[in-house]
Amino acid sequence: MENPIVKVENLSHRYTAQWAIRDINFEIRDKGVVGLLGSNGAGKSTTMNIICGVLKQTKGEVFINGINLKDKPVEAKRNIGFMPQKLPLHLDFTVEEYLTYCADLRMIDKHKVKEMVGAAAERCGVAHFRGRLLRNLSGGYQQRVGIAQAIVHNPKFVVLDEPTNGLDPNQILEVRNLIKEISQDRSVLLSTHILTEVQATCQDIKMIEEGKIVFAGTIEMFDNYIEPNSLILSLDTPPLQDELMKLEGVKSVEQMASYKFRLGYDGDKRTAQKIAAASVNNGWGLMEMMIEKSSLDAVFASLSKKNPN
Ligand SMILES: Nc1ncnc2c1ncn2[C@@H]1O[C@H](COP(=O)(O)OP(=O)(O)OP(=O)(O)O)[C@@H](O)[C@H]1O
Repeated sequence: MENPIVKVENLSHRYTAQWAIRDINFEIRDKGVVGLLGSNGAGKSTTMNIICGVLKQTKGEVFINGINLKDKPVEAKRNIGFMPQKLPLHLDFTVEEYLTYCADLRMIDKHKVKEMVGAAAERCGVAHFRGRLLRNLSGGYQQRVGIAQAIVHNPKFVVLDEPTNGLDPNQILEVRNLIKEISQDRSVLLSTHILTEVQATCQDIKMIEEGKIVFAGTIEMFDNYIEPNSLILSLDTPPLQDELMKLEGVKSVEQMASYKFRLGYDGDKRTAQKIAAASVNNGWGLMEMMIEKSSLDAVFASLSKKNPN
């Protein structure tokens, strides 16, 4: 079987006596966007910095495309692109000068620099600004240049730290689309605090709390992490509230409008089915029944409180 693009084994790091991250294990597949979530101080930056080869871990291993980052850092880093939260832009460079400078740092073959800079600029939608000084670009376009420098050497794995920070809503949409676009043929690890961003961009999620992984799975699994236990019921000719309360498995009834109720129930699917059947059999005129799912914020809050030890 092919190597996963990233494999992290028992990764641990301490800056002082306290462990910042402890025994982290995960793999990242070769395409798509993975969201890295966690509260402030959870260990996201520490993990990302180690995976990008910016910080050397206290213990454990990181393999990038099967190459041990600690043993062969130069070779491993050819596969990695990184856009830190604070963009490392030289504002007095033009877009082309800056990307060329980054291509040199990435040790791209001299004959290929122009072509690869052109391709990255084109892909990130900044080619028409190639002669413009970075300081004269809007925040959204500076962010695009930040992404272009991360992919200039065509790495298989890109790490983006809070890529939409400080952008306006239109710029956010554009950058999200760009991230999705570049993840078509590479893997992107995206750190963010914004859960709508995760929902809009990521297929997979890793969540860290107190230096440990508390969740690793698909966005659907994250979304369904909390079993629903309430539903909204709209009835054309509703019975008295007491009648609804008597239904098997129903724990609470809240009237939201003359025809609309929120029913707390035991979470059993069969209870929901029985509520639907009772509404039909009793002629209550069932118009709508909708299971209420927990929001991503509620899932995040619940996982944050989970004891990772
Ligand atoms: N250079 C450092 N020296 C000492 N402790 C540090 C250092 N950097 C981070 N830490 C500690 O390590 C832990 C993990 O921090 P880290 O920055 O990785 O978290 P984070 O999830 O990225 O947080 P944030 O979302 O606030 O950026 C925290 O307890 C933090 O205080």
